[in-house]
Amino acid sequence: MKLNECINPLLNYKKSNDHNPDILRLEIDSRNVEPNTLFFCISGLQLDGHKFAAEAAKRGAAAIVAEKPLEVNVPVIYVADSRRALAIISDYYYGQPSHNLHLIGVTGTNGKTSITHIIKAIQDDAGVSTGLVGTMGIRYNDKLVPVNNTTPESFVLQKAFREMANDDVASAVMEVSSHALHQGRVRGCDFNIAVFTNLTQDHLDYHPTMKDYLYAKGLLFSQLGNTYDTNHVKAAVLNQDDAASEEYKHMTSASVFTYGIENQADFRAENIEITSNGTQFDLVTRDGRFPVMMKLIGKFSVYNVLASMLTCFIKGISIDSMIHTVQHIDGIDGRFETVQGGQPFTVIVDYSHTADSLENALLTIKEFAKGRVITVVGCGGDRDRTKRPVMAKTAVKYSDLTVLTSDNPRTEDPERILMDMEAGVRGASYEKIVDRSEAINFAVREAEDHDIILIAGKGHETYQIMGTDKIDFDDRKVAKNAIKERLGS
Ligand SMILES: CC(=O)N[C@H]1[C@@H](OP(=O)(O)OP(=O)(O)OC[C@H]2O[C@@H](n3ccc(=O)[nH]c3=O)[C@H](O)[C@@H]2O)O[C@H](CO)[C@@H](O)[C@@H]1O[C@H](C)C(=O)N[C@@H](C)C(=O)N[C@H](CCC(=O)O)C(=O)O
Ligand SMILES: Nc1ncnc2c1ncn2[C@@H]1O[C@H](COP(=O)(O)OP(=O)(O)OP(=O)(O)O)[C@@H](O)[C@H]1O
Ligand SMILES: N[C@H](CCC[C@H](N)C(=O)O)C(=O)O
Ligand SMILES: [Mg+2]
Repeated sequence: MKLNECINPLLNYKKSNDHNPDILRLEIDSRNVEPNTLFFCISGLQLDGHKFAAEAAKRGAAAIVAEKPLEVNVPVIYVADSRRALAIISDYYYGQPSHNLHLIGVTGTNGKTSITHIIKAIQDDAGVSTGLVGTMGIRYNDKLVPVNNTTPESFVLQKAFREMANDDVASAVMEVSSHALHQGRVRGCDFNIAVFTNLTQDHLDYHPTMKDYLYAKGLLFSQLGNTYDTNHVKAAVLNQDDAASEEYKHMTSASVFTYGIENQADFRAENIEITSNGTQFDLVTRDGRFPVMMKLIGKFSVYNVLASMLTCFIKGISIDSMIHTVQHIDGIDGRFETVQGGQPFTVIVDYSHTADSLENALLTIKEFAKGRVITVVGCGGDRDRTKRPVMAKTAVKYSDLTVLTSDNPRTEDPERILMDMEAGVRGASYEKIVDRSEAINFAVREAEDHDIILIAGKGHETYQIMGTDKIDFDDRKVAKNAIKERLGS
């Protein structure tokens, strides 16, 4: 595409000269620039992308989009906000692919990955080929593209949508993080259904207050629009048990549907029974009462299933078909995943990296625990510091033995992170073992018959980030080896 064609949808810009080169790719990282790239200078939190304009030009960028004056020998398109321009151009460059997909966005503090996976399973079973974008990568048909962010930058996202649409994918379901909404990574996405899970404390390193965090998530509902046409439904699916939903009702002009357990809702769960093997409940809708039995465990899983079923119901999938799929879902990678090594106690790996998800995981375990509860938990570095003491407190509150350890320390000192955690449990009894592998081994050695060990925070992750190095690390493998050693086999 020619540069002038690329910038056509921008409307408000200034161009430094009238050169009109061919553009073959869009990029925001100078290190990835190749000839014929349109490079966008992003004013970031850590670095100023304008500083890399010269490097981008040297690597062959054909033109640059910038917010500040640049001295380079390629055309520059001056805009007020490069990320906004990136989103608008990406959508146009790839031929507005989200208009060709039934697009579902899921936002909320916890449950996004789980819900997107459940929706994909239900839709695929119902014959609606579904692509997935989220924490575990971009997946469609048999393709898997790894991602750095739960919600990728707009140019990565729109390219993925284009490839999905070209590959006969009918629907895409994606996790939409608050960072992405605030930075406009999903501007230009034509969402049909927006789903809200819940709002609890996280990311207060990025959003100044909980109110800011709430409003960032609200952007998903305000950008839904209100077109009504049977092939182009616009609907908001809200959790009636979370107060933030009241705010989101005011922010959207789309149709509103609700799910819940505590309050009356369009899809409601009653008579919930939780065991270590699964969960059963009655799904109550305007069309009647439907018993659901599933292998997914916990009240939080009931919320996730309700949200997923309601979303697919709006799309026209039958309740019987959905129940059939849900019954057969074995589990979601790293979410309440049990580690089986023939041991006389239970080991569960879960991606609870917020105080709320940790509390939910532990309350779920309490529903069926016959012995002691042992929790191994750490907190990520370069992330919200204020959640650290609360997570430690939550672990100690619900556990008979708590082992505080490291998660992904990133560029922070692991000892310092642990000090932040310990501030929440002064005077309480707990163990502190900085090395995560040692901490897991300790818990496994300590466990007695019928105890339950919860290894929280890293779930599906197969790495640990120390400084800027990513080393191989998988809680499930470490636990399995520890069990092997303990059993002497
Ligand atoms: C806080 C945040 O959202 N950070 C993301 C953001 O960084 P930023 O805008 O501050 O950019 P920066 O690092 O200051 O760099 C500025 C610009 O210089 C460019 N650059 C940099 C170096 C160089 O040599 N050349 C060059 O061109 C960069 O590519 C960038 O365009 O844009 C970067 C480029 O896409 C992302 O990699 C980065 O994600 C980092 C890894 C991150 O930690 N993000 C987390 C907080 C995040 O976004 N998480 C949410 C999920 C959270 C959840 O739901 O739990 C997510 O959606 O992933
Ligand atoms: N509906 C829910 N309510 C509260 N906690 C939940 C819910 N669903 C899952 N969890 C807990 O949160 C953890 C993370 O779940 P999941 O990965 O689905 O969330 P996410 O929103 O995708 O998280 P992330 O922001 O890291 O992408 C799970 O391991 C579980 O402990
Ligand atoms: N999406 C979350 C994941 C946190 C996972 C946890 N293991 C950590 O590294 O803190 C984040 O980027 O904050
Ligand atoms: Mg996720």
